Formats: sequence, C-alpha cells, structure tokens
Amino acid sequence: MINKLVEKIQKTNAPIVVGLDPMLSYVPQHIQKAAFEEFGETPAGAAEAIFRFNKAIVDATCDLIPAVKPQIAMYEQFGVEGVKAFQRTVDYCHEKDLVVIGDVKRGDIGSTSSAYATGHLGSVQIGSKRFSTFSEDFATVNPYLGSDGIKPFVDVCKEEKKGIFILVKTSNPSSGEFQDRLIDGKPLYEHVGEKVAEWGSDCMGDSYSYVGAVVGATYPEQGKLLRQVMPKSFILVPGYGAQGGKGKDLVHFFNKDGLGAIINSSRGIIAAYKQDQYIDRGITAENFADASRMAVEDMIADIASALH
Ligand SMILES: O=C(O)c1cc(=O)[nH]c(=O)n1[C@@H]1O[C@H](COP(=O)(O)O)[C@@H](O)[C@H]1O
Repeated sequence: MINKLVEKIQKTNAPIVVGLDPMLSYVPQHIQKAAFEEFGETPAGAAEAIFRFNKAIVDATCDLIPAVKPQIAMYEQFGVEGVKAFQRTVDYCHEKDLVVIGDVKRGDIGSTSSAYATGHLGSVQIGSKRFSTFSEDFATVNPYLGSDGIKPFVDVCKEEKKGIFILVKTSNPSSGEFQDRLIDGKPLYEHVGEKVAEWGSDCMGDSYSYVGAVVGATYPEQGKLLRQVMPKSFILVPGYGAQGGKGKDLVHFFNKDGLGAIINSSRGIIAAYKQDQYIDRGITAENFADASRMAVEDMIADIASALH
C-alpha cells in the first residue's frame, strides 16, 4: 500500500490528505434537514448526514488527491450508527480508488493490539471463513506501550501489504509535556523516531517503508530532525490549516526526492465553505463541496510553491 500511496502522490502531484472529520456542526443545514426527515433527529439521522456530507466532499475532490483520513472519533460519538457511517465512508473512498488512512490511534498490549490490527488492517477468521472488516489501508498507532504493542500491527502490515503511521511528535500544544522530555540527552520523540526507523527497516516497499510516522506541521524544527532520523519512513503531517501550519513550514518534512511526507488538512478543507475567502468567491452552504475543492487546490499550490 505504501507503493500505491507513492504512485498516487506522483500521479496527482499532490502530497496531501483530506481529513474526513465530520463534526455535525460542519454539515450544512439542508443536508442535516434531509437526513433528519428520513431518519429523525437520532444517531442514525446524524450518521446519514455525515455520510452524505463526506460523499459530496469526496466526489468534489477525489480526482485531485491521493488519500483521505477519516478520524474515527467523529463517527464513534454517534455510537454504532456512527461507526457504520465510518465504514460506509471507507468503502466509498475505496470505490473512488483513494488510499484510506484510518485515524484510529490504537495501541495496547500485544494480544489486544493484534485484535485492533486484525479489525482495521487485516481479516478476521469466523469458522471456516475470513472477513476483511474495516479494511483501511493504513492506521495511526500510538507507541506508548512499546515494541510488543507495535509488533502485531507490523505483522499484519507485512501479510496484507498495509501500513501504519506511528505517533512520534504530535501537533498539539501540549505535545512537549512528555514527547520533549530528555532521556539520555535526547528528546523522547527522537527515541521514538529511531524505533520507527528500526521497526520499518524490514518491511520496505519499493522506496519507503510500510511503517511511517506522524509529526505535526506545527513543529517544523523537530520535523527537520526526524526526517534525518527516519529517512525511509513516510511522515503523515497533520496541523496544516486550522492548527496554523503553512506550506513554508513543511519544506524539511520532505526528502530530496520530493517524497516522504503527506500533509493532512481536515477542518481547513471540509469546513472551507464557512471561510470568508471562499464566501467571497461565491460559496454558500448549498455549494459547500466546491469550497472544499478550492481549498484543496489552494493547499496544493501553497505546498508546491514552498517546495520549489
Ligand atoms: O494522527 C493524526 O492524524 C493527528 C496527529 C497529530 O499530532 N495531530 C492531529 O491533529 N492529528 C489529527 O489530524 C486531524 C487534524 O485536523 P485539523 O486540525 O482540522 O486539520 C485530526 O483528525 C487530528 O486527530
């Protein structure tokens, strides 16, 4: 799957991910109203509304982008119905030939990580049959439990040719509380980056490993260092747009081959229709998906101009 991700980035010339984080408050009223008329003001109604919202955004952007990243918390808040909307979203994005990064941030003791890896990336045995259930292409993984929490994900990645992105230096304001703590003279995130390089060394695609890292756009200096520490790992870079990251901050996340990083924006794309800059260009809640397309085009141009 890492090879497919690289190919799709090269084909679209767009190292970006559209983050499908559909808070109900981002879903335009006309979509909510139609879903509620059919399913009521219920979790099923909300789930239908967020799926319709996602579908419109995917339809408007899928020819421009290599990948999407649905964030499962946004769906789980609606319980079982929300999880069904997550699954429908994953399946619809696959129909559109997009690489799907499940932002599930899992990680536990080995046996439990193994079940997470099976559910999200692998297939589950039921009697004499096997089923692929969620079937994302990549999942985000939390490394706090150490190697035995990671290994089951790596094993499934090897079998299924899937991939993971391991949290190394997160984009949020408090990320330094633990991640920047010095251990043996080096920050914790650097130790984790070294482990990511080690875990990924025996699961290589053509040019990059199946084991990638998450490093926030909001920490460009750390990104520069981690790029050197993990030369063969793809870096998923959230924090662009709504969290303040800009194209110029991203230059050192990429390798000399122009690859090695994929930048996520969620609210900046899916809620673009609420921004003045797009309202000024004729956007209303009715044509919200056109604003998402414009935001994708603007993001691609911003990153390209920073890299050249
Ligand atoms: O793993 C992630 O994707 C992630 C890691 C991180 O360090 N920071 C971060 O913002 N994210 C996710 O990336 C998305 C960012 O959303 P926006 O700030 O709206 O672009 C959310 O889904 C976050 O959960």
